[in-house]
Amino acid sequence: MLIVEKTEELRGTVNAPPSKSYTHRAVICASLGDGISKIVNPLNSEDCLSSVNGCMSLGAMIDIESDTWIVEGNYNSPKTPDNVIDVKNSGTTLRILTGISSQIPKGYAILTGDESIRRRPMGPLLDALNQLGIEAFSSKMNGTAPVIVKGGKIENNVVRIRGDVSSQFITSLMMTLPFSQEDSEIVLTTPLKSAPYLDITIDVIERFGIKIIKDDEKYGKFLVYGNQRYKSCNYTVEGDYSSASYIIAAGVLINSKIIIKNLFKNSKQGDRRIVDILREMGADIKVKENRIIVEGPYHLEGISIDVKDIPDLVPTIAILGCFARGRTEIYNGEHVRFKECDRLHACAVELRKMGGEIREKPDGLVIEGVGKLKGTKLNTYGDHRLVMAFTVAGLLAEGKTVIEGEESVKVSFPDFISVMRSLGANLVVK
Ligand SMILES: O=C(O)C1=C[C@@H](OP(=O)(O)O)[C@@H](O)[C@H](O)C1
Ligand SMILES: C=C(OP(=O)(O)O)C(=O)O
Repeated sequence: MLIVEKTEELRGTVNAPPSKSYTHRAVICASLGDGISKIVNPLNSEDCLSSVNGCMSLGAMIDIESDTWIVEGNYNSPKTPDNVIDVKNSGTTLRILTGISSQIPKGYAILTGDESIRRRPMGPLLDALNQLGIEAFSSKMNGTAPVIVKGGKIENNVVRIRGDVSSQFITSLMMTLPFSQEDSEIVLTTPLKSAPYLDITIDVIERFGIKIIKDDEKYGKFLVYGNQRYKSCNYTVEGDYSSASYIIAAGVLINSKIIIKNLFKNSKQGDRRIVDILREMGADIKVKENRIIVEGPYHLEGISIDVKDIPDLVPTIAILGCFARGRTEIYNGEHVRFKECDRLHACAVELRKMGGEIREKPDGLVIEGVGKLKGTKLNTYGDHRLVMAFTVAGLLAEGKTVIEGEESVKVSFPDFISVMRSLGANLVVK
């Protein structure tokens, strides 16, 4: 367990950890590539290593060195895995590799993961693959993993899929359809959530030689050219705004001077919005070309926040709301319930234990700023983002906060505790 105590000051310069979303995509594209790729500054976290393992099962050779991964691709010919692919806790790996597995030459690929992953939705992606003539189904016939995918040729060239459950389904189709002989169209039947992640997908696959056209600005339709080949490429991963959001939030609420390096002003990451959200709440965060400077504390004002495109920021925003003056409203976040756990419910239940005033709505949270929280024991439901967000709450709370399940930070930010301690946070692992 992690013991968090009130912290009066945070100071120092740190590197943002490498982006999880970019690392997944870069290693998967490199694994399909036609030669050797180098991934520089990859995120060595458990989720990204799930993608590494899955890609190796599909025939890539990957040499893991601490700050570079050397990948020899399978030359656009994924092989039939020898064993089931265990993605552990990684939704991104499960979704993308389910699509890619349809391109094995014979037999079946079976993908599964931990208890949380086996509850997360897969139905719309399985249905989309079925529309393309691919046999793909849930072993329990309930739209969740384990999923079984038969290698086969893509036969149709229009696929219709809802956009409001997970953008990762669309990413998976975007990365799989280049294998089709024909050009394909992906048509969304409901408005897209988490749209910036598709821009990240397009950004990375283009670097590996794959072309996709966004047919309209509203993300309603995508054209994927057929008969394309992934090329090898050397790729450097930028820093992660979602992971940095915990450091930024702590810096804004506590007396601080923190410089976070390797975060780029023009990043395509949707979670870059944390800076604008905080500015709107009253904090003056400095954004340079490749780093962010936070000098707290600030008095924050509650605001209304549409989280349609930024689901991973919800736990961070929930904490900020508790310390802001007035009401903070989070809306358009139905999809936040389909993550490692139901994050809307978990934030409401756990922050109430600290004295927070939070009401759960079907699509979000209404948080009345109480200005202070009290330390207590918190459950994190095996969810890395809850550990990190609750740590920020604990740094401000009166008395000791005991966070259970802190080991889940290895999923996305393995050095979280040491980075926070290097800034002066009072954290002890027991
Ligand atoms: O594609 C990605 O890298 C991700 C997409 C988002 O999921 P959804 O598209 O399911 O909202 C996000 O929550 C997840 O952490 C990473
Ligand atoms: C939801 C997340 O990731 P994934 O979907 O890859 O499990 C996350 O990192 O918050």
